[in-house]
Amino acid sequence: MVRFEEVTKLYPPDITALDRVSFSVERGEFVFITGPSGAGKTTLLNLILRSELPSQGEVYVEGRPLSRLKPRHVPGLRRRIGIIFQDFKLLVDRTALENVALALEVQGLSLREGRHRALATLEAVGLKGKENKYPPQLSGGERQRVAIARAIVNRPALLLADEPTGNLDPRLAEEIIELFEELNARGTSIILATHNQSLFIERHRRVLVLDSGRLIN
Ligand SMILES: Nc1ncnc2c1ncn2[C@@H]1O[C@H](COP(=O)(O)OP(=O)(O)OP(=O)(O)O)[C@@H](O)[C@H]1O
Repeated sequence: MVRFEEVTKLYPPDITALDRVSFSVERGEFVFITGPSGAGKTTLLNLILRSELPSQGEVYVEGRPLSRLKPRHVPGLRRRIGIIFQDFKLLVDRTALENVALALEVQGLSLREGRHRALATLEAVGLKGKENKYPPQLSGGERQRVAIARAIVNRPALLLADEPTGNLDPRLAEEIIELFEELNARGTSIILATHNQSLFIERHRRVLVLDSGRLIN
C-alpha cells in the first residue's frame, strides 16, 4: 500500500526531518508511528499525501512512485486517502451532516445521494441523531467522530491519522481507537501517528518508532 525507500527529507538550512527511512505498510494493515515531538511523524504523513516531496529516496503509494506523479494526478491520489488531524478542521457554520456530505460534493454525487451516504457514515461512527448539530454543539469526542466520518465517507483505501486523539480524555481516545479497529477490520489500511504510547500498548499492532528523523524500530 505504502513503501518508503531510503527517504530523506531536509528542510533548509539544516533540519533533517527524515533520515534514510525505509518501511512498507501492506494493504489492510493498521500501523502506528510514534516518536517524540519533532521526530518526523507529520513529515512522513505529508510525504504520503505528496504535500511534500523527498529530498532523496522515493515514496510509493499503491506501487506508484510519487515523485513521478504528474500534478494533475495528485487530486486522484488524495481522493484515495482519508485524513484525520488532531484539531478536526471542521467547518463550524455547517452541521455535522453538511461537513461530511461536503467531502462527497467533489465526486459529483447528487445532493440526495450525498446526504444519504453522509447520514449512513455518521451512523456508523455512532453519531445517529447528531447529524443536524453544529460542531460547537458537540463534545470533543463527537467532533472527532464527525472528522472521522468525513475522512471515510469516500471509502478511502488508506486512512492517515495525525494525533487523532490529541485533545480527548483517555476514555474517548480509547473509543476512537476502537473505531479505527472496526474500520481496519472492514479492510481500510491505517497509518496512525501519535506520541501517546498508551494508544498502542497491548494492541499487538506494528509500531514504527521515529527518533530525530530515523526509524529506530
Ligand atoms: N515546513 C517545514 N519547514 C521547516 N522545518 C520543518 C517543516 N516541517 C517540519 N519541519 C521540521 O522537521 C522536523 C520534524 O517535524 P514533524 O512535524 O514531522 O515532527 P512530528 O514528529 O510530527 O512532531 P509533533 O509530534 O510535534 O507534531 C522538526 O524539526 C520540524 O521543526
